[in-house]
Amino acid sequence: MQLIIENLKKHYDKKETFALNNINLDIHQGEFISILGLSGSGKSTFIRCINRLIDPTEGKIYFEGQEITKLKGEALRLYRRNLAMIFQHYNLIPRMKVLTNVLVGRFGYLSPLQILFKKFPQEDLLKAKEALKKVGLSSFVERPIKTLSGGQQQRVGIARALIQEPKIILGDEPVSSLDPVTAKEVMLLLKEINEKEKITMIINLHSVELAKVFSKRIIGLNGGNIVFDGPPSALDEAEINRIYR
Ligand SMILES: Nc1ncnc2c1ncn2[C@@H]1O[C@H](COP(=O)(O)OP(=O)(O)OP(=O)(O)O)[C@@H](O)[C@H]1O
Repeated sequence: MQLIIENLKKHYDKKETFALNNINLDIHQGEFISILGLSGSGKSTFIRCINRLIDPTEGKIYFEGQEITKLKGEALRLYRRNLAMIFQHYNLIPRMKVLTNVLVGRFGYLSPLQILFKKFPQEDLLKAKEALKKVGLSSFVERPIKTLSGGQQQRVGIARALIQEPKIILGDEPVSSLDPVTAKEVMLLLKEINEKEKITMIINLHSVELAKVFSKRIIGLNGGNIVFDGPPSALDEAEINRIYR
């Protein structure tokens, strides 16, 4: 099992309300999982607990057998190399060119001095160009980010994730800022990467349709609880209502 999540709970303050309440999940390498739920149901909290951007209040997360819930310092840094994030608003550096933005994905492998002086090894430059080829942006290497469309920017975000050589890609609503056609293209790209490279995808989505078309497993959250966990074929009208009630 790649990820085991046991009795995971998160509350942000001293109040009783839990953003996540007793989450138990087993996730295999290579799964494509969409997380659905109303705004505030705990989707972002869930993926931020996995990459330890936030600390769970209770419970344990195991990655490839190692408990990662309490990792600190270097051990946490090494764990985080396994997980790449893609974001709703891409989180790119607009004034920098595409290639430099992709190379940010190698920061977890470089020394502070290499990062400060942008001394990227030749091998990393090749990796960045290869990643841009995979996302269909070979001719955009030198373009400043701010001259790209939203869909193109998200492809740069995906290339940045790929050169990190992650085992899991976590997406926090990666297609919510895109038009429906571009959103489908980006989801298709993620599906192709998932199938070819066996990178696990855990993607927060606001679209039931996209979740059904592109993922193999859907997890529905409501009020921090899992109210659905199954294949798209099992997500009928009644189950959708349980998620969005
Ligand atoms: N930093 C924080 N401090 C306090 N409460 C928070 C914080 N982040 C999230 N919450 C609360 O935790 C709950 C879950 O929020 P979360 O952002 O995980 O939901 P979400 O499903 O990702 O929502 P959205 O779809 O709007 O992004 C909400 O009630 C939210 O108000």
